Amino acid sequence: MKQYLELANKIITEGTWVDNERTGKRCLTLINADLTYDVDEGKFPLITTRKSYYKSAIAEMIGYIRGYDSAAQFRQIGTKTWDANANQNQAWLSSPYRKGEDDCGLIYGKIARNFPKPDGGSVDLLRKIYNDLRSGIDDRGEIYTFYHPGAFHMGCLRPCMYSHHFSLLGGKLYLNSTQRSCDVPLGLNFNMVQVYFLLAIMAQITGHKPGKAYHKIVNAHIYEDQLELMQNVQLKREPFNSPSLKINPQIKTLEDLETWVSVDDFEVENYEFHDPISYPFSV
Ligand SMILES: Nc1nc(=O)c2c([nH]1)NC[C@@H]1CN(c3ccc(C(=O)N[C@@H](CCC(=O)O)C(=O)O)cc3)CN21
Ligand SMILES: O=c1ccn([C@H]2C[C@H](O)[C@@H](COP(=O)(O)O)O2)c(=O)[nH]1
Repeated sequence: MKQYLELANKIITEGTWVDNERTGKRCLTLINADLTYDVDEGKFPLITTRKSYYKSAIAEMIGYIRGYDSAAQFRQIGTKTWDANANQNQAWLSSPYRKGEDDCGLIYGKIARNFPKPDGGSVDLLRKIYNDLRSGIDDRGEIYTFYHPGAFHMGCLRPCMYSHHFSLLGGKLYLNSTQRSCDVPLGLNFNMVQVYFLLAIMAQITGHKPGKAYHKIVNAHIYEDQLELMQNVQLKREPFNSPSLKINPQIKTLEDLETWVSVDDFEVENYEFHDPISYPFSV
């Protein structure tokens, strides 16, 4: 939590204004940030200086695990976060690859669960990692990547948090997640939850204790229309202690995650937070 506030503060004090062509807005931008989450200590990195909708963030990650490609599927499991990118992004609306209302195209898990091989066929990256980790194998390449530049024109948005690299060491499971572009007021609020969740749930279904999760961000930014709220509202508030995330212990396999699991299998305990803040969203 403190790390989040320090990053937001650093962007404001040291950031550089950059014009962004895709959104038509300016962003106060900083290159390089490293956040660490103590999954081993159960410290859930949920923002407390405003109300955070962690279930929506978890739903998004469940959709990436399942390989969803439609905003309707994401809505059905509890998040509206893909509505705007699927249905309001001009470049995507005029793409011949868009299959109609709510289609997101080749995004995130849709590509990674069926990653095309240059010599034909495809690989299910998550299944391979899951099978390895369950057998105690870390081949130094347990990487769930969504990054396929050859498919960018077939999806509504390039992946932002695009790589999750798992490692086994001393009986514990670790995660290094990498993000190329980060909307600190809106997206990061979700991404911190997602990195923690992904390590905690993968540890649970592969039978390992979780260690730390390391989150690398390259381009961290605040959009011009979010700056006032961040600077004069959110950063003026005192954070509360981190809550904890309770995960249904009945979730035991990848198949469970792919089939019956819902956001109701996840609850936070001891979550104290300040009033919600509605940050503007840029499509
Ligand atoms: N400009 C931009 N920022 C993002 O963070 C972002 C994108 N685009 N496009 C793809 C996804 C979609 N994400 C989103 C989209 C919306 C919210 C959002 O509106 N959050 C609100 C309310 C959430 C709710 O009620 O469930 C919030 O206050 O956090 C957050 C992340 C993250 N990503
Ligand atoms: O998980 C996510 C997804 C998206 N974002 C933000 C980062 C940027 O503000 C936009 C994506 O725009 P690009 O032009 O493709 O970089 O969405 C995020 O923070 N987290």
